[in-house]
Amino acid sequence: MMLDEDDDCPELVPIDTQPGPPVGQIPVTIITGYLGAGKTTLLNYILTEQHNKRIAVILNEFGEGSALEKSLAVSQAGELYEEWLELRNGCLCCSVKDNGLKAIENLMEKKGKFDYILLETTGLADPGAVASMFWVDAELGSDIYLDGIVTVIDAKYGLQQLAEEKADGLVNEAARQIAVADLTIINKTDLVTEEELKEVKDTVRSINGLVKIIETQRSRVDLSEVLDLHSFDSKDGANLAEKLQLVKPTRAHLDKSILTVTFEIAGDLSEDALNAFIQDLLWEKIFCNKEGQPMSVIRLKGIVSFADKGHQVMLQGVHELYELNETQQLWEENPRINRLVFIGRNLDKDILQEKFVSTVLLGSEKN
Ligand SMILES: Nc1nc2c(ncn2[C@@H]2O[C@H](COP(=O)(O)OP(=O)(O)OP(=O)(O)O)[C@@H](O)[C@H]2O)c(=O)[nH]1
Ligand SMILES: [Zn+2]
Repeated sequence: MMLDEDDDCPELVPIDTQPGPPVGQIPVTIITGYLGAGKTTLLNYILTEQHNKRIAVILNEFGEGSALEKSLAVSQAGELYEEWLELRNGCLCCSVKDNGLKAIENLMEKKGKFDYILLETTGLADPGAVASMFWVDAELGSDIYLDGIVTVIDAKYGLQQLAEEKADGLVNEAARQIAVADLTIINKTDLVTEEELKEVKDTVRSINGLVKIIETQRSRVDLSEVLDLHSFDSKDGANLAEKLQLVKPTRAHLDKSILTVTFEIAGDLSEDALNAFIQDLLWEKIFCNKEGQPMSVIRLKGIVSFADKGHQVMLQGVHELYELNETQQLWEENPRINRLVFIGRNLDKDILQEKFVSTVLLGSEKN
């Protein structure tokens, strides 16, 4: 895990080269989505479904209504603390005000009582920032791992929310939530026509060329589609390689600025040069598009080849953090093709690819 030193200066941790999902750690899935999209409905549904997991759910909720919200309590000093509610099926639930990290820390003291954590963010949260907190919080890092980011979208109001103009330089939160997602759930399909639904789908796809899209009413999903996605670990090395081949670059659609860019380059890369390239892109933000606007990456994925490694290496990035992990997948006789997918703002494929080839690829002019 690597981190921009400009932030709170947490310790830099060496890149983890263990293949496969973390052993003995508890998965966390972040449930995000714009105000009222159906996040709490999804969590309530998951809590009441039949499954063999003991799930701990952290709700970000202030509204009235759900009985689950009673777990939110205010101490005499006025600060909020959470109380865990144990449900009949063995699940745990609590409701919090902030980003939920504290609640997870408290929850970890109840280790053994649950085996999965679902965290709802507020509708306006930047899930990328929440996700990256798990990577930096060393204390939590050994106990939990981020399994995936699920974004719930309102089929009826989603397009309107995506079209909301933000002040200069700010990204529309709804678009950012889609950009960072591993899975999107287009909910409230009962409220729209086929054509309206298709437009929402096309728009989601135009922002994120990688994401899986499912449609629901009342957030009723097959649990296996939401849990254990392994979006960030290298267990899925082979799957990711296949998936990346299918990614189509997208064209700016509603939110004019966020889109997906992808390219394939055959050959081996210099590991140092790749780190420098990613850091220039994510931290220094020195790359600009043809209009001179700085490129800003929200999500990054890739499979890359290093000359001295027989295994494929997976690249994962969210926000300003990224990881390179060796997968269990050998290149063997497969041609060594680096595949990269960038989701973000002001991205220009030609400029990115040119820079990548001239600085990161071994055997090109500079190397
Ligand atoms: N018609 C319709 N209404 C739905 C559906 N799913 C959820 N709702 C309603 O939409 C409202 C908002 O749902 P929530 O689950 O609270 O949404 P949320 O994303 O948690 O909302 P916030 O936490 O306030 O951002 C509730 O009144 C739900 O009953 C659906 O598929 N169709
Ligand atoms: Zn909610």
